[in-house]
Amino acid sequence: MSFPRILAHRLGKKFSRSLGHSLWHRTQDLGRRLIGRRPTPVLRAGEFWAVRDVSLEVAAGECLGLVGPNGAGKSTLLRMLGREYRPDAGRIELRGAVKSLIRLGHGLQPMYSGRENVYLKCAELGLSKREIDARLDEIVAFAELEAVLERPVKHYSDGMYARLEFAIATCMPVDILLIDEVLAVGDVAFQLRCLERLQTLKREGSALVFVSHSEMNVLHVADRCLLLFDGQTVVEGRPEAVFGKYYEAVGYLNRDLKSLGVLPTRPPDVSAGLDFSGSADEPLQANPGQPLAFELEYRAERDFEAVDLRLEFWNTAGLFAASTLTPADSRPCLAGGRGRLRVELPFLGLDAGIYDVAVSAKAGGRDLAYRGKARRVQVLQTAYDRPAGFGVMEAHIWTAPSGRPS
Ligand SMILES: Nc1ncnc2c1ncn2[C@@H]1O[C@H](COP(=O)(O)OP(=O)(O)OP(=O)(O)O)[C@@H](O)[C@H]1O
Repeated sequence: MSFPRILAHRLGKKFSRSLGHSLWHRTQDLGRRLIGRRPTPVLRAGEFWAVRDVSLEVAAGECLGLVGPNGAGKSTLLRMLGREYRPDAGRIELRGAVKSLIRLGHGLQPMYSGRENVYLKCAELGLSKREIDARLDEIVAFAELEAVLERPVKHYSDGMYARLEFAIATCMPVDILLIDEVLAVGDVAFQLRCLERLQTLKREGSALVFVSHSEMNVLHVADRCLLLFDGQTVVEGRPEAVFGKYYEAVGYLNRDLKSLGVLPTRPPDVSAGLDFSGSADEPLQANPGQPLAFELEYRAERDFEAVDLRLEFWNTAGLFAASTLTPADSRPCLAGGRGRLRVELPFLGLDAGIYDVAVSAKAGGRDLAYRGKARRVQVLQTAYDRPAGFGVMEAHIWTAPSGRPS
C-alpha cells in the first residue's frame, strides 16, 4: 500500500526585494536561530512571501505536478522540499532519500569524459563498480551519447549534458525525486523517453514532484497537480481539471485572453457507410509552420457526394490541439469501394509533439465517419520563433488519383 513520502504543512518562504534588506534580515534571522527561535512570521520592510501557506502530501508511487505562471513560487517550493531553502514557516517531513533534478548542467565533472562521469556519479549514488558496469550501456543508450562517450563533458552541448545527467540520476529507483523543468532542454524524442522513465520510477515506488510549464509533460506523468499563484495554492486536483482552471484564471487575470473553457474529449469511432483505416506506421514527420501532406485510405459502401472532411489533432495526453477548416470547394466525391484521399495543409500550426490525426466525415448533414487515430504526426522542434499552437488550420483535400478539383 502506498504511504506518504512527502508531507508539507503550511510552508512559507519570504524573500527581500533588495540586497540591502536581504542582508539585514538574514542577519536578524540568524540571530533568532542562534537563540533557538524561528524567523519572524511577519513581513518586514521590503519582504514578500514567495510561497505562503502551502500544504501537500505525495505518496510512494505518485507524482504531484506543480504548475502556475512565472514567479508563482514553484521552484521555491521545490527547493524547500529539497532542503536547499529553509522554510520561514511550516514544516516538512520527508520519508526516504531525496534526489533533486532542479538545475541540470551543474552536476557533472567538466574535465572528465562521459564514461568517467557515469562511474563517478553512480558511485556517489551508492552503486558498486560491478553494478555500474551492468548499467553503463543502458545509461549511455538512454542519453544517446554512444558517439561522444569518451569526450570530456565540457565539450558537450547543453542538451547532451542534461541528457547524461538525467540518465544517470534516474538509472536506479529513488525514494523522492524533485524535478524542475529539466526536460525542456531535450528534443522531443528524449522528452518522451524521460516521461517513460518517470513512469517507471513511479511504478517502482518513487514519489515525484514535477514542475513544468509543458501541459503535455505534466499530463503524461502527474497524478495530481497544485496550481500556484503568487505563492499560494489556488487549486488542487486532477491535472486536466487544474489546467482548465489555470487557463480560466489566466484569461481572467489578463482580461484580454479568453478562457479556453472545458477541454473536449475525443469522441468514439463511428462508421456509417464510410470508414477510414487507421495507420500504426511510423509517425509522419513534419515541421511547425511548414506544409504537411499525406494520404488517407477509405472504404465506402456506396458513392458519397461532396463529403465534408475535417481533421483533428490530439496530443499524446489526449488533449485536443487543433482542427482543420476545408473550403467548400474542397469537398471530394467518394466512389463506393476502396480509395485514397490526398490531404494538404499549407501551414502546420502545431507545436512540437506527437499527435493523433482524427478524421471526421459528414455529407448532407449526416455523420458518416469518425476515426480517432487515422494517422500519427510527429511535429519536430525546429525554432522557437515560429508561430504555432492552438488554432484552426486550412486544409485542401481531394481524391488521390484524379488530382485537384476544378
Ligand atoms: N533567491 C531569491 N531571492 C529573492 N527573490 C527570489 C529568490 N528566488 C525566487 N525569488 C522570487 O520569488 C518568487 C517566486 O519565484 P520562483 O522561482 O519560485 O517562481 P516559479 O514559479 O518557479 O517561476 P518560473 O516559472 O519563472 O520558474 C519570484 O517573485 C522570484 O523573483
